[in-house]
Amino acid sequence: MGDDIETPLLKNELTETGHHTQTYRPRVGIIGTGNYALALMKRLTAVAGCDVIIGSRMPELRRGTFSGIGDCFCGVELASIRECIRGSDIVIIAIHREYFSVTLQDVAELLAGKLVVDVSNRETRKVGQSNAEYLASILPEASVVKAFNSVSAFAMEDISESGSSSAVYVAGNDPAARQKVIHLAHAMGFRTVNLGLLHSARWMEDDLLSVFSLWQIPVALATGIFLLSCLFVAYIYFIDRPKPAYSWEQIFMKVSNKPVCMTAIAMMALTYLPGQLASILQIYYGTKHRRFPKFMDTWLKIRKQMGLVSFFFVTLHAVMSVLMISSTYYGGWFYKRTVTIPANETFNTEVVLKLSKEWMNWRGESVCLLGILGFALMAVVALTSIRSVGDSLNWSEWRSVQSNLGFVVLALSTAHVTVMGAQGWERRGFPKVFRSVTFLSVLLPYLVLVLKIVFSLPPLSGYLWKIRHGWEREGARYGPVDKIDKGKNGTKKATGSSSSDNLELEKSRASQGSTKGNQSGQATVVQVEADSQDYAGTGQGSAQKQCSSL
Ligand SMILES: NC(=O)C1=CN([C@@H]2O[C@H](COP(=O)(O)OP(=O)(O)OC[C@H]3O[C@@H](n4cnc5c(N)ncnc54)[C@H](OP(=O)(O)O)[C@@H]3O)[C@@H](O)[C@H]2O)C=CC1
Ligand SMILES: [Fe+3]
Repeated sequence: MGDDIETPLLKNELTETGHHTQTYRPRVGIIGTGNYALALMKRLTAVAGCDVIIGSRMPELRRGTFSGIGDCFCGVELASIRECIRGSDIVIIAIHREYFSVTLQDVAELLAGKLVVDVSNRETRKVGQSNAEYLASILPEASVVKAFNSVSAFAMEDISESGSSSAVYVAGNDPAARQKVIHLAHAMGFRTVNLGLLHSARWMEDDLLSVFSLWQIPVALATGIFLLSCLFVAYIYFIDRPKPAYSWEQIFMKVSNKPVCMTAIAMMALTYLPGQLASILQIYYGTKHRRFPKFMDTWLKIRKQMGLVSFFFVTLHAVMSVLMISSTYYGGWFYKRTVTIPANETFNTEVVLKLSKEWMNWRGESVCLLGILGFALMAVVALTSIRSVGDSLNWSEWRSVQSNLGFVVLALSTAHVTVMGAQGWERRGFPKVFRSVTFLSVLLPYLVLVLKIVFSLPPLSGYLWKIRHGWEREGARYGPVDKIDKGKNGTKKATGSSSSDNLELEKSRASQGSTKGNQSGQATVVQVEADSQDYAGTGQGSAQKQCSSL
């Protein structure tokens, strides 16, 4: 957390045991009397033990809102904005951005030299200036620090452990001011992440506007694959035949289970494919110090979500299949019992009826076993993607589960589909085999598995190991050096997947995180390829490496 600066407002206190402790108890002014101001006030008084002055444009009118609060929360005062600023060491601006200028311009001179905390969020993403930078432009003489914006009013008020679990990100140009806010946040019961300069406020504000950002591509991809599979299944079973293969009544389960299965296994293969593509690129580049193309960076980063989307489809497929297991739905899995009815007066020939028995044959049993094993192990992989579960494993244990066990799951699932469909593939022959659901489903998984085997065996395994430990081939392909463009507004914009500012941010986030997750708890890659810590490139690659492999 960097800056080790003495904080003048640390107060020496004598504990019951006679020891001196240092507590940070500044007098905090809060401008605004809304939900967030109220929540901040409660935590500041109840947890941090600070004296609080609430500053309102209309203190008299707001007295009703705060009536009784003074009794429950000692040390709370309601005053005018001017009195609030004069009487406090730190001023928190708990008003909306639109009112910064109108409300604060008259008191700008009073705020000169003060530590001002901006907690505001924005409604929509904007390029350029953050709210905090805007506030700093209105109050050029104040030390503006951005903090607390990621904590909701609800969590701020909730002084239990769960309310205090959010991280408070802190950014500000003045290290001493930043450090004071960090102390204050600690005193309020939060853990903090020091994001450095005020410029980071752009990310702090933007990040909260992203809704399921890492899930968008996996969900869209799975939906696309599912729809295409539906079209394919509809074509081969209903359109391209003189008579449909199934009645319309089987559309709900028997038929729709096929695209579900295709989507599940395709997503599983796509989760592990980028790891193999990364190996190909590293061999081609002959160095690990080259940034991957942007799409690869993104793909590597969303593997956890891809894996979990696949798990959703696998679960769906498992439940649907189990409900349908019967000799009627899966005829090929069960023994055929032949019953011979002897000739009689009505029929003068023997009639042979083929009836299904309840016992499964080896195909049925092995398909089920492979499916059950794959599903159960995939559940283990998915479980360890939950941060609290993953945190109970050390790095190598976690990596083994996510990578090695993940590949075992892919192999079991591929075997499950292969055993299920192989007989049919033989019967159809080339090129009709391409009309088989099972055959098409296993093409991509086989490619991924073959690549995995090839890269795990000598000589390529050794070659990759060397590259990932820093060795570089003579004449390695470093690629174009990242250009730094001057954006229209004069800000620097890197042409690669991130700017250096983001890099600083990512690094900071990663370094503040647990061993396997970053602070936002999002970018942790679950289905991590064994070698993901080596997916380094320069720039964002390194940050990506940290985020995805930590
Ligand atoms: N609510 C939440 O969960 C969170 C809110 N925030 C941020 O905290 C800030 C405050 O949010 P919140 O408390 O919910 O908002 P509210 O609308 O509940 O309160 C805003 C307060 O701003 C004060 N104010 C000062 N000047 C003006 C003005 N010109 N016009 C209108 N009101 C003014 C008002 O107090 P008075 O009339 O007494 O002067 C009012 O009570 C926002 O920037 C928000 O983004 C951040 C994280 C979470
Ligand atoms: Fe299946």
